[in-house]
Amino acid sequence: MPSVNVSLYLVTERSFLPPGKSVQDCVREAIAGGVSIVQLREKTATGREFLRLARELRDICAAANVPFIVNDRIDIAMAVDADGVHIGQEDIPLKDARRLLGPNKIIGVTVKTIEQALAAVDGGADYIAPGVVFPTTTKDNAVYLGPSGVGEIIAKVRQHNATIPIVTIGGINSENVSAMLREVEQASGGFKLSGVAVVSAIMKHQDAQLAAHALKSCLVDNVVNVEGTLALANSDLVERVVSLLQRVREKRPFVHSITNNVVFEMTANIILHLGGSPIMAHSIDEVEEIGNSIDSLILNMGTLDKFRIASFHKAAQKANSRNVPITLDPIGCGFTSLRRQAVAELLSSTRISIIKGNAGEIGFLSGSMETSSRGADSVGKLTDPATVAMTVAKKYNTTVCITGAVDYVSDGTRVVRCENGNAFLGLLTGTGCSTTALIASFAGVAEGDYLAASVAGCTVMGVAAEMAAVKCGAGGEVFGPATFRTALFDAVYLLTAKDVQKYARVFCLDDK
Ligand SMILES: Nc1ncnc2c1ncn2[C@@H]1O[C@H](COP(=O)(O)OP(=O)(O)OP(=O)(O)O)[C@@H](O)[C@H]1O
Ligand SMILES: Cc1ncsc1CCO
Repeated sequence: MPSVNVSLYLVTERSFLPPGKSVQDCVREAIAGGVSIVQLREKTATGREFLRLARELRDICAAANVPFIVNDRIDIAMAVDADGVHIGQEDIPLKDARRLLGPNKIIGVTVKTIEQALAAVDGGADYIAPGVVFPTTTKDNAVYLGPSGVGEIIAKVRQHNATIPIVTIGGINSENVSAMLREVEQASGGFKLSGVAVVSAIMKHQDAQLAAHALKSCLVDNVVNVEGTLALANSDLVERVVSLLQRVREKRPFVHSITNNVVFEMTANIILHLGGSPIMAHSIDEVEEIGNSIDSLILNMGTLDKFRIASFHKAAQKANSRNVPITLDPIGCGFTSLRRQAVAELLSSTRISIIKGNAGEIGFLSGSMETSSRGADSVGKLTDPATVAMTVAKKYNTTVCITGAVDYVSDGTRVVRCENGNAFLGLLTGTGCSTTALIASFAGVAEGDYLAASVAGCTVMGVAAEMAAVKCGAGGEVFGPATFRTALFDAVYLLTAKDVQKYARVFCLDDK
């Protein structure tokens, strides 16, 4: 079982929700705000209600690549194929839970004493939760440990096991979290918690995304992600995105798209709204001439035919001769023989700066059998997208971006994980092509730093989507994918450096 990221752990409690708000919406927003793991806790629901809710939350979490845990009910966890369960000292014992769930599911255990903590570690728990740290309304009669009690447990556990994630719970909110984390670290002799679990601090908020984000920003430097990386956005990368955004708006890069018929208008507008200057043209009779003055070229294989392929080659030759960056969107490149042949020829005869595809497309280029394409859509899941991105980047000597609920960018040496986004993006055709258009606009001003350009494209799309999604729900103006699209394009236009600094979640995976 890979180490689980418990840095910001949401435990649900429906009674805290503001009137009219669903737990599903709250969880979606909380994930957009940076929650890294979600636990469904239901004390009053019938078995059937519990099951239905578990199934819905599992899907929401799976779409965002966030582990979904069920409190106490192993039967429900098994029925919905949750990522794991969380058990307390009065629930089914760890040994039995493990026997039922097998080795590949996450089991977390609440512990109140050092003895219970060590027993859980020895018994094979995937994380432990010493608590409660402060008095809380969700657990009326719980004895609270205080930061010093939690720190003592951490100290003993770390002598015994260096890596098991340790997360604490109980009355934590954005006001007390920073001081609590420091006190725990002091009391443990210098060991940091791996994360904090919260209930009301997110559930009771009208804007769960902002509540989660506020908590997450308090974790920076105070929480260790046991995978070895700090649980914080890489600030150098965020600043690079900010400076690329400013440069696009100052320099207005001229971006030539040879793209598909579905996204013509969308592509031109997203480039314009970001601050670039678009030209949409695919006739073989003019692409070379257009190439004299462009700053960036997009080759998008969406609606492919022999004429477009010929134009790709002519435009690419010109771009290569002027060192103009080319961004390739190899839509459905494994789907038909026309596409397979076209992508192979392009990659062997031209220098492509960036390849941006979904898991099906980049999986095909890597030779993976885990994914495939159904037309423009991706089917299946890559178990290790970071390594696939790196492999394809090395293979074609380029920068690769794999989009999905989480995006991965690699230049063959480094891998960056871009976490921003919203599930609405998956419901709107052409958002991948729009991300490509953003990336290409940034590439036009990036002076060769195509890793940063790709991270900027993914991050701008993701942050804009999160800002647009805030307008969903009661009193909002986003009702579905169509109104979301309008809000998304406005959000790209309105996006400020401050928004990027506040919301960007980009992580350099140094150990890759
Ligand atoms: N479930 C999701 N949650 C958050 N963001 C998402 C989700 N699905 C996609 N995205 C984002 O949406 C954008 C498009 O990614 P996607 O992988 O859907 O591209 P695509 O399949 O090439 O799209 P298309 O072919 O429709 O243009 C990316 O910026 C990605 O980060
Ligand atoms: C749906 C579709 N088919 C070819 S291109 C395209 C748009 C998204 O890539």
